[in-house]
Amino acid sequence: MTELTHEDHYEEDPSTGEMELEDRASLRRVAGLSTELADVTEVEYRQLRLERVVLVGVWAEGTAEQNDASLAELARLAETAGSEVLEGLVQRRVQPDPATYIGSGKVRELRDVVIATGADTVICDGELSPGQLRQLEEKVKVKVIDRTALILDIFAQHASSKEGKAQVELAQLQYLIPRLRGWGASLSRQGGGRAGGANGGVGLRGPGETKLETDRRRINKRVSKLRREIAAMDTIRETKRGRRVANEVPSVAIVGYTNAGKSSLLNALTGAGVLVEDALFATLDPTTRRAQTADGRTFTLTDTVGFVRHLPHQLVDAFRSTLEEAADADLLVHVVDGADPAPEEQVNAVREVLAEITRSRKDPLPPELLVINKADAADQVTLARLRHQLAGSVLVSARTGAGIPELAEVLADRLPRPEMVVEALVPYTRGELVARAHKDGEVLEEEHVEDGTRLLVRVHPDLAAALRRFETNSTPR
Ligand SMILES: Nc1nc2c(ncn2[C@@H]2O[C@H](COP(=O)(O)OP(=O)(O)OP(=O)(O)O)[C@@H](O)[C@H]2O)c(=O)[nH]1
Ligand SMILES: [Mg+2]
Repeated sequence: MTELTHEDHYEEDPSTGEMELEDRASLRRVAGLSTELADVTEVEYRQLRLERVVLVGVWAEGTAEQNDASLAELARLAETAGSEVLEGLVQRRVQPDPATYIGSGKVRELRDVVIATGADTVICDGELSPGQLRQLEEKVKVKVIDRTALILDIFAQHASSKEGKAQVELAQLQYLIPRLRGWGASLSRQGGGRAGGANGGVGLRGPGETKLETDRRRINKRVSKLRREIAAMDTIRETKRGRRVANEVPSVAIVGYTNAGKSSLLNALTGAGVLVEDALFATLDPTTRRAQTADGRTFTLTDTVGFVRHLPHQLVDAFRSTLEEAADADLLVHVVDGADPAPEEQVNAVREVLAEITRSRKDPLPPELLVINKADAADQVTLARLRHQLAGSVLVSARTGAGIPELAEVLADRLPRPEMVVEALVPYTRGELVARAHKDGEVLEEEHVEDGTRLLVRVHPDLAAALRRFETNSTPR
């Protein structure tokens, strides 16, 4: 029977510890309080402290169910960002309107809904061009944002480590830069004597042309600085990782769609108290825990940022180093929410993001172990279909613990094993070597004899070297 036991916290910086659930919820509430804006970058993002929102989608492809699911997910994202969803509208169109995303008739209807519900923000289910955002905003006369900005906003609210914050800010600035240009164009038209003057409505009361130039320069400077900082933090991570590799501790990365139950699974496997929340993107900072198999082999388990359909590419870029850490693991545990209406789409979305990360790398992705979670809540038909489609997957419930021992066994089995088998007689004065053999190797036989401990052990070369002088027999296998 294989059992994973929770050891100590591993390479945790206490200052980057995860925020308590309560703190985070309260953070969401107070987010609406806005102070004097110190920086143009804050203009865009403070205003995203959304309150009452109307959602709008364009149904250009896919089935009705898929489109409903997409809008339902947008609603969950909006709620995660702290807003109240009042209404959702979808327009069936061959493609989004190049000027206003939805067609002009629908824009009028949207305006009516906004007035009737008292909404202060419209969220579009896609990535809009700067021009679309501006024109739609002019017509509905409330703040309009897109899915990308919404996701960036959630990440900004959740990031707690220094690195996470820097990554999110970089992504936000990259999103902002082209939109700044959009404002610039609109402002110069206004400068050219068009009616309306400076009153372009919410979001258009941007800085003047000169200020815009300074802002752009300032933003570019900030982008370079963030890039440098992130690169430096990346080096630290590399060093840590290097240490782990040198110790030859196998690593497992838990990846999956947001809210699939990755953190719950980490907790179920190790007993760690990682934040679990019924919210999207509860986890932004990867957490690593040390765990052990029943036969005493140590490995690390890392919880990662969740993925989502259309994850903004700015975020993929900014989180690349974090995500690459997952790509460097010995094994990927891909968690799928079996209770979701369309788990296969989640699987595809996750694989797309993984593919995007690996495109620029020469190493292929580590082997993947699919884990279907929430077995307790999923319906039997879906589960039967999934098990059939996702061959080799393991079915668990992180909540009830069902299937966890079996998963632990599969994990232990799939972890890379030390490659040397050594037989040694270790004197009792060198007890630390026996301890190391248990911790880093796989003890096949152990016997206490008069002169010491006789070991038959599977170990990595460095430990094999340490055992060499006590060796009685050795074979590489
Ligand atoms: N019914 C049921 N709910 C579960 C199970 N595992 C997790 N959940 C719930 O699913 C929600 C999300 O769980 P998390 O562990 O935070 O999911 P995550 O994948 O880490 O999510 P993010 O970090 O936000 O991407 C929480 O409300 C959990 O209680 C399960 O096996 N069964
Ligand atoms: Mg999580």
